[in-house]
Amino acid sequence: MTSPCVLVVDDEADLRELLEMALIKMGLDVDSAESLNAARRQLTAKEYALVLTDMRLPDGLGIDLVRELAGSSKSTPVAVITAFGSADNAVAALKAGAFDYLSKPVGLDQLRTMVSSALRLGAAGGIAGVSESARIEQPSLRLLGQSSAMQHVRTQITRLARSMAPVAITGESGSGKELAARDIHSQSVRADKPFVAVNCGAIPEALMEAEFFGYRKGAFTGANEDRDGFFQAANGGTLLLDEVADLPLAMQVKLLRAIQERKVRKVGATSEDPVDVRLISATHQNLAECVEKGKFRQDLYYRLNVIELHLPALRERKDDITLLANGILRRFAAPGQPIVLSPQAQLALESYPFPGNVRELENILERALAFANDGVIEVEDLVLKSAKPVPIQGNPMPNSEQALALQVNEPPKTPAVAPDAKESPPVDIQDWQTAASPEDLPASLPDYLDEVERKIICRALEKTRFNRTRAAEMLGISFRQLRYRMQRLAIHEPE
Ligand SMILES: Nc1ncnc2c1ncn2[C@@H]1O[C@H](COP(=O)(O)OP(=O)(O)OP(=O)(O)O)[C@@H](O)[C@H]1O
Repeated sequence: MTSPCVLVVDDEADLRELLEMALIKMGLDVDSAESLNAARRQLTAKEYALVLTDMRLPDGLGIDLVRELAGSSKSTPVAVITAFGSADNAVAALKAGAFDYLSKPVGLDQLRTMVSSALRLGAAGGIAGVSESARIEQPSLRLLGQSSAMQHVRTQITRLARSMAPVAITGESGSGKELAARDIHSQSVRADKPFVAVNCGAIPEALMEAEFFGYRKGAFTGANEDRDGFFQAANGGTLLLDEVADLPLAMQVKLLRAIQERKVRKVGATSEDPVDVRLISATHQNLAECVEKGKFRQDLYYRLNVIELHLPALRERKDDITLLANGILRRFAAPGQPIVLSPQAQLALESYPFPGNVRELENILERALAFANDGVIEVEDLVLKSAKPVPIQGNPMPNSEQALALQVNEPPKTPAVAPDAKESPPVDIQDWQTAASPEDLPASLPDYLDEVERKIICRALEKTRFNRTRAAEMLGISFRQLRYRMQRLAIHEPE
């Protein structure tokens, strides 16, 4: 059996030899070329498992080779070697379709990691001789939807899965960004390694560094043993930075460094450890605007946003609504008890704008199941936004709806009936003065603030009949932030 062959393109004899030796030690065959033109000739004559090219060559730039191969029917992965500190080149190469990049001086460990990934990509099928279209046919594993917009997303995912380039996933809350990230990971050569999703908005700032990079025993009070962070947990795999716009500026600096160096330092450690992590970020915010407002560092934005994947809102792909709804109902239904939508309910869903996207659809259907008779969901069971919310406390209501009343570990002292958010005062501060110290100050500010927060969240949940997507929207926070706050404040939906 012949070994896979790597083409090394570099005009510096020393570096070429170093690379050749390292690759031969890995059991690979190596050809080399000193210029772009020589590389082109060799690529025409032979199939390579990987091309490793320097950026600066006597007759042009390595990135030209990247573009040529990306635009050809060949699917040979190309990695570029960039000069020390030239982050711009690395980003440009990834954008042009490079599989990955290495910075000078080339670390042999990094070289080995990168080459192994590229060769696994070949083994997974498609490096040599398989056409682009054949690879694109590979279905997405989780994202349902047959609309042309979703088909386009799936095509992009399949392409993105074949590179190490950082991907920034944009789209409204609940549109499937995390699912898309999981699909990129599952279709990549990293599929058998961990996928770690981090909600950047849910980690207290003081713990962030330790959570991301881990810590050494004794680094701070309570650090009783060494612990890995998200980067180490995702080593070899993919790290999803969800709600990335919520990262505080101080953490953004540390993250940028980790991405550039591909190394992390545990809190309390003196040395850095290499990590091999593919980064995907997601946000429902406009990150470019956050950069303009000074809330997000431009350099980090630039590093994370190498390739953008946009998830269309559900209302922009109405064709998918019924298919998604049926998929969700199949998931929710008890075995042997199928649940279907009445034709009117189907129509109502198709004309609903879904501000909370697929998550809201899930929410609506989950709730509708409680009201459905004989396995059929009718329009009124959907309780779509235009329908008037039913008052929850203080007014008589049918028994089935009483089940929707809130259950909170420590119920608010006053009935939390909200006639209308616009009319009601934000929070009745008077309530809290009963628990206040003689100086008219709360006995504990954190407890006081928690109670205020609990009251507001409960009010939003009541108004939306416990639809967390809509409640989050009303409160101007993301679904995940609401979920996190509900967990923290022990607010539960009734059984
Ligand atoms: N195309 C789809 N097919 C099937 N399920 C989907 C699809 N898109 C989203 N979902 C489901 O909708 C819910 C929300 O999806 P996901 O968490 O991926 O959204 P998100 O865009 O990351 O949300 P957020 O911005 O709030 O983090 C999940 O339960 C997911 O399974």
